[in-house]
Amino acid sequence: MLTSQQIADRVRQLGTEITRDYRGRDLVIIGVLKGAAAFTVDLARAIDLPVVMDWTAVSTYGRGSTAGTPTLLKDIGEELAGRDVLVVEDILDSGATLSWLMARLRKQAPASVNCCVLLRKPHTVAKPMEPRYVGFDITEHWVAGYGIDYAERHRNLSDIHEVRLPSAALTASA
Ligand SMILES: O=P(O)(O)OC[C@H]1O[C@H](OP(=O)(O)OP(=O)(O)O)[C@H](O)[C@@H]1O
Ligand code: HPA
Repeated sequence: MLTSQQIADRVRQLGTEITRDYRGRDLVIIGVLKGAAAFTVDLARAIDLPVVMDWTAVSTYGRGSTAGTPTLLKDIGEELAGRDVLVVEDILDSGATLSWLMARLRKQAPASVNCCVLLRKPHTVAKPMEPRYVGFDITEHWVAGYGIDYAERHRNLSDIHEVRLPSAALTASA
């Protein structure tokens, strides 16, 4: 669906935009594990600023393709009060994960909290979320690769692929 070259080109553009927007600010980038690991590292290298990187781990889908309640598996270590925070996510699907995480981070009173998502499914977003940066808008189909999984597999693929879900899983995620 998206080749590694297309992804790399878009990541470079996003890095240039973020560099321009955050010059002179105290930027903390928070990558959301596991799905955003590859994207966060590539994006950070495309940003020409002395950023601080931190990580959180949140699980909403477990091993399947049906959303549950977001669960915090690993918290950040940085203090965010008064700083500019950019959450980096692989995919915005229902919006459950990002809306939950952003609300949690805002409690630390950062100067600003924005997010950068590589993929957005505009037709499935249930929570009103306006990411400041979006790599690609895609259809509602399940995707995997470039850090993104199907049942914990395929994160190591360089390209992003559409996954044909078994019909039971399709029904469950519809
Ligand atoms: O917009 P939503 O419907 O909340 O879906 C997006 C979230 O789902 C996936 O995470 P998952 O829970 O599968 O954990 P993972 O990052 O470890 O794969 C993905 O990485 C996002 O964090
Ligand atoms: O399409 C997807 N692929 C992998 N993980 C996901 N989490 C929400 N949507 C997706």
